Amino acid sequence: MTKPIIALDFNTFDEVQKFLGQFDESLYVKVGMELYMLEGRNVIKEIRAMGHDLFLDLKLHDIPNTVARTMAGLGKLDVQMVNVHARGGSEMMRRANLAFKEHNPDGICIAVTELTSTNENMVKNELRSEISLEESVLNLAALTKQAGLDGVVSSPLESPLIHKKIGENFVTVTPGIRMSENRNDDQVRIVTPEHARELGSNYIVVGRPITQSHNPVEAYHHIKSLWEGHNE
Ligand SMILES: O=c1ccn([C@@H]2O[C@H](COP(=O)(O)O)[C@@H](O)[C@H]2O)c(=O)[nH]1
Repeated sequence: MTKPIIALDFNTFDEVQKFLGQFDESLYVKVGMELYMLEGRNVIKEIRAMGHDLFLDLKLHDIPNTVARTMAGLGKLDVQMVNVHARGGSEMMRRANLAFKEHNPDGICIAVTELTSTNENMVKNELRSEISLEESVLNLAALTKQAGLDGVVSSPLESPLIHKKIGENFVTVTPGIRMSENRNDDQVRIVTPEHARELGSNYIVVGRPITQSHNPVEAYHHIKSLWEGHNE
């Protein structure tokens, strides 16, 4: 069972150090655009030097050449996972994956399908999609697979369909994790940790329910035990 990935959505490395300093075990953490843009590559090196596994969640989305060259640079960072937006298209994804793996052959490269903050109404009326949200997730997941990537970011709600249609070994990395006592915040397609396990997600990503908790270590262990099925 993979560890829950903790989203380190902080502004400064100081805050990250204070947060991680509360734990006496190695974690799987996620650095997103907020921390990376404000603190840069050094924060990645520091967190890796502390012994934590790292998902660098920059959701790259640009023309193929720009993304491939950026991915080559990210490949030189010793991280476990990176991602792009599937809407960048198959050529962008194919080149991103190859460029990353040239430097980091064991790393996982995935693509974001529909964000977990997206709902059916947005897909239909804002993005003017002719297909449903679920069909769009599946379409983007199929494109991601064809481009040679390892898996996708989706809501856990879509994990069963992705595994059934695309393949059991195709990885689903799933944010949008909330327990009944948590606020939804800006998340829409939410699921509890135990439901995510039942739905077959390979990884869960959890931010505010842990980082904003009055006791982050306790919150992490509670979520981890629900995810691993120890509380039943
Ligand atoms: O579809 C997506 C893709 C990425 N995320 C990221 O996951 C975390 C979730 O944080 P919470 O505080 O648990 O909501 C955050 O870093 C997002 O950028 C996502 O939520 N949905």
